Amino acid sequence: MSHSVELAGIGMTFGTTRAVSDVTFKVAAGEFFSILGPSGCGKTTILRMIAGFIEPTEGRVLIGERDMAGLGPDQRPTAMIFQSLALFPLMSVRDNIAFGLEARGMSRPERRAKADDLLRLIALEGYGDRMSGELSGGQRQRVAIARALAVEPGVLLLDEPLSALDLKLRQHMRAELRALQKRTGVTFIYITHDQSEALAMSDRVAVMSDGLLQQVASPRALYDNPATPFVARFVGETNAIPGRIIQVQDGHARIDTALGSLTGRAGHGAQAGQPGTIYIRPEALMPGGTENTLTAGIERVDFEGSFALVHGRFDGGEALAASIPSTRLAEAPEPGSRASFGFAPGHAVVLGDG
Ligand SMILES: Nc1ncnc2c1ncn2[C@@H]1O[C@H](COP(=O)(O)OP(=O)(O)OP(=O)(O)O)[C@@H](O)[C@H]1O
Repeated sequence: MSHSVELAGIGMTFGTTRAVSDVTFKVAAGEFFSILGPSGCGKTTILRMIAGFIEPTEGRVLIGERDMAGLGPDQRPTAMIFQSLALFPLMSVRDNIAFGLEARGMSRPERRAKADDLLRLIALEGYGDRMSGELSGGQRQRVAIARALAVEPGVLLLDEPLSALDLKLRQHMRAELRALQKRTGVTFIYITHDQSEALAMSDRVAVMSDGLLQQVASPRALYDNPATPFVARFVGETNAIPGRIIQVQDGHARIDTALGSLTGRAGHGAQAGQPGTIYIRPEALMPGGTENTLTAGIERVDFEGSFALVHGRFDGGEALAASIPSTRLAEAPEPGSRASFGFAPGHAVVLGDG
């Protein structure tokens, strides 16, 4: 059975380091929930407080509506998977998966049957007798997950489990993990500093910075409607052009910038007369364009396969990043040239700087 996880105003101070401050959110039972943020923002500390390895200095952790205060990791319905896996290389895959079951008093045939069920679940049927040291990185990762699931946790806590894998395998494992989570219905809380990983897999994402919660939202909402300047810059690439907001009307905001007056959707804190910034996604900038036109000096065009990334500087000095689909590569400007780009107001957002 999967459980909900609620953090109510939790904080953690190590000596003089304030690692986490006043974090509140609720993860629904059966949800794939990610915590995203740069290194040192407090992600691992939150996971360790949920698992019971450390007690918060303030606030409460509730799992399945039950207050976990004073309960150690063994008394909580959670299992944790770490960045560096600790599979036993000279033990068979099946024994690795069944490792935690003996301590729970399960007989040998029961353990074997359970491990075989889990092997089917992770699509490694027939691999039970292999030594785990003979598996590929992605296969080992799946075995580690099966081992964690064997003890039937209500909540699985995953600490950057894909970070040691190469890009192709990481992308493949995203889909695998997502499918596995849906099949089992177990609540997953997944921490990562890789925003594309969080966006691709999660039902919802919590974005953290410096121990503070910035926003909790679906991947799409984070991308389209960032609640803070930090989220606008950290989630996805963006072009950020500062200025003064001059008008907010009908859901749109006009902002005066060093590059002229630009219009985008009015986002959080957009108020006429206040300093603000317009954020435009690279894919929203198109060569040419009639409304919202910006001119830039082109420095580099990086061909990435399905698209090309154009780098340069706007006339005001801000960095330009525009992605041009490969089908329109002929329109990409030449390095060293000057080029104009336009964007639709609906594809940019204006936030207050406060
Ligand atoms: N046991 C500890 N003692 C003292 N300070 C700690 C301890 N654990 C974490 N910190 C500090 O708390 C802050 C948050 O650390 P945490 O490991 O939670 O960050 P993170 O977001 O998981 O980073 P990373 O992605 O690098 O793992 C950091 O400043 C870290 O140095």
